[in-house]
Amino acid sequence: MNAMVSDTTEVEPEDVDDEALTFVLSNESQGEVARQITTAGMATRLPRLMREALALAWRVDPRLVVALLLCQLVSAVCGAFGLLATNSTITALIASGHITARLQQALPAVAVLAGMAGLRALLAIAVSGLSSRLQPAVTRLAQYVQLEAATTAELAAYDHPGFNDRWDLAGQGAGFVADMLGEVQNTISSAASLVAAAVVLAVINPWLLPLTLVAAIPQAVAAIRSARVQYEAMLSTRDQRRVMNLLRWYMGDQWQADQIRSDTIAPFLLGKYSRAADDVEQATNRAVWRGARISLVGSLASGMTFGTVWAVLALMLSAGWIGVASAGTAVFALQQASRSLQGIVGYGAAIFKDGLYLDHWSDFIAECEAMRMHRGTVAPETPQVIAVQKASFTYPGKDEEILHDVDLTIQQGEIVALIGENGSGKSTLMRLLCGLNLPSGGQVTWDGVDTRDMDPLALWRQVAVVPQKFACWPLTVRENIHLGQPHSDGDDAVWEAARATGADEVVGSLRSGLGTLLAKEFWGGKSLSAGEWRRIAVARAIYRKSGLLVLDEPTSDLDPAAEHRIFTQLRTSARGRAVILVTHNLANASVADRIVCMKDGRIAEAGTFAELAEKEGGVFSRLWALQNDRHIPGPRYQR
Ligand SMILES: Nc1ncnc2c1ncn2[C@@H]1O[C@H](COP(=O)(O)OP(=O)(O)OP(=O)(O)O)[C@@H](O)[C@H]1O
Repeated sequence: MNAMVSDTTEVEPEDVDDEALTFVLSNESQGEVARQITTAGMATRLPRLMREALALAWRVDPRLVVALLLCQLVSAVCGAFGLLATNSTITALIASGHITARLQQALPAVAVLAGMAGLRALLAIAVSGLSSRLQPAVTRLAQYVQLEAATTAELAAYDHPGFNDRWDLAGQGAGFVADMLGEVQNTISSAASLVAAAVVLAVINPWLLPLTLVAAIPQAVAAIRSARVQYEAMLSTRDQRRVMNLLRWYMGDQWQADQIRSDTIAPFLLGKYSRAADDVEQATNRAVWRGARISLVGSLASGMTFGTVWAVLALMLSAGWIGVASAGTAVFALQQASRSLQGIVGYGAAIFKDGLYLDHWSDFIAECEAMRMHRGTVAPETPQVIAVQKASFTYPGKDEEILHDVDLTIQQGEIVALIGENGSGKSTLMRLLCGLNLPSGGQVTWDGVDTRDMDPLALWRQVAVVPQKFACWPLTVRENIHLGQPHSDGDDAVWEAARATGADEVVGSLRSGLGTLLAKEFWGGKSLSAGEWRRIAVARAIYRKSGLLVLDEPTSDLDPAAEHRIFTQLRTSARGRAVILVTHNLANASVADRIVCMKDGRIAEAGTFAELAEKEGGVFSRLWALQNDRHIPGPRYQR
């Protein structure tokens, strides 16, 4: 056996006490929400949730909401008239006299009964049609509001712990809005129907109404307890379900697909997935059994309480407190009241459950709202001087300051290279220069104006950035370069930018030239290699008529020819703008007029390439020496 190869016998991964994935959701404790699932808690939360769902629907189309509510109201009134007509029908039918005469007498009431039933059926169709129009529109609005809230928040919002998780949950919440609206509408319909039955019961005998309400209590309590059990199970398995989602995403994504195979990591990941799924399954099963037991007890108790109401009704009839016709009508009214109460409790519990998701949505919107960009209104021109003065920066939710007292000035037409070890703060400083983040202390100014006082969109129109991880939009090549902001000279400027980076060679080989869709193959597009994408991304920055061009490792995926082309073009690109080049390839920094070296969030030194390379004990000279510590090897392989 080769002595250099260590023992590779596979063992089971140890169950060490490492950190586990945890998901930071909102500030509000989810346990606190679960505790609110009590009858009193529901009584206060339910109206608020219903108001929120209706408010969203109102924003979509107030006329539709009014029409829906009117339909429910008219339907309830029809129900009440129907019940009263039942009373008249029974009275006519049990009166003394010949059956034909009695039938004739009952005819008008029967006609009212049939008319009301027909009208209610028509109204139900209208309600269903109106809801079908309203529900998708409400989902669309909720999703739009979420997208708008996220894109108009400060970039720093994304650095808040758990932001992405809350984004996901808010998306799920937006998906539940339509369901909730349906449930709200059914609750209102049940409530209207209950009111109609209650009015009739109160007319027959005032005691019947409170009795019916009391009879519904066991069922209501059981429904609330069951909702609580389900929600607690959902909470207790929340992290496991998120782990499952995450693993599903990682295992299905093309980016990792090759490594899943070459690293033979699939069994390990599948094991993690199965363990999380087992936990979820066990907790869900326990909740299902507990829920079933609660429902069974609730149904038994409810059977007994409603049985008591029927017994009271029979007693009233035998004691002569109510007539036969009224007793018959009361039977119908009681059935309607009981169905309506069941509806209110059932739909109310569903609103409560879906409302927990809607809360994720509204919390997220509120969080973004609190982080909305409230800056000034100054629209900058192409800057002559960009200055960083005593700037410091701390990421939200973190204690550690990342940048400390940074001072830096960049002139128009100047190329400044930012270099430094990993984590020294180069990308963070770059984001402050662009106004993507605002400094926690000190200031960044463009021609003397603080970036805090500028209109952010106007500022970013003056900025072109190629970040390390740039976006590969599923758009055509042309759109990927002009980003939906084409210049008036059409494709000429697009081609010019493409030529500056070698993207023109990529476009030349594509089936529809600039019009080729750059999306993954399974979306019907053309997949590009990493380096080909990089050429497009740099071309898009050169295309922008910006006063500040920022290139963060712009050539990391490029072959030497493409890299050479970009760097020889950079001086031309720098005309009339300031250029920041963030790079670890120190040879490329030679293109810069000035090199700024960062260390531990501070500017350690600055100067020309020659000055820094020769500086004894300097950061740059040390890194430069390390980067050049390679020799072209002679033959090494010996038999
Ligand atoms: N979104 C973030 N939230 C919290 N901390 C962050 C975030 N982004 C970066 N950091 C931290 O800030 C420090 C500086 O990161 P930055 O990306 O600016 O370094 P860099 O010099 O560009 O590194 P590299 O050369 O590796 O790209 C790092 O310690 C990093 O952990």
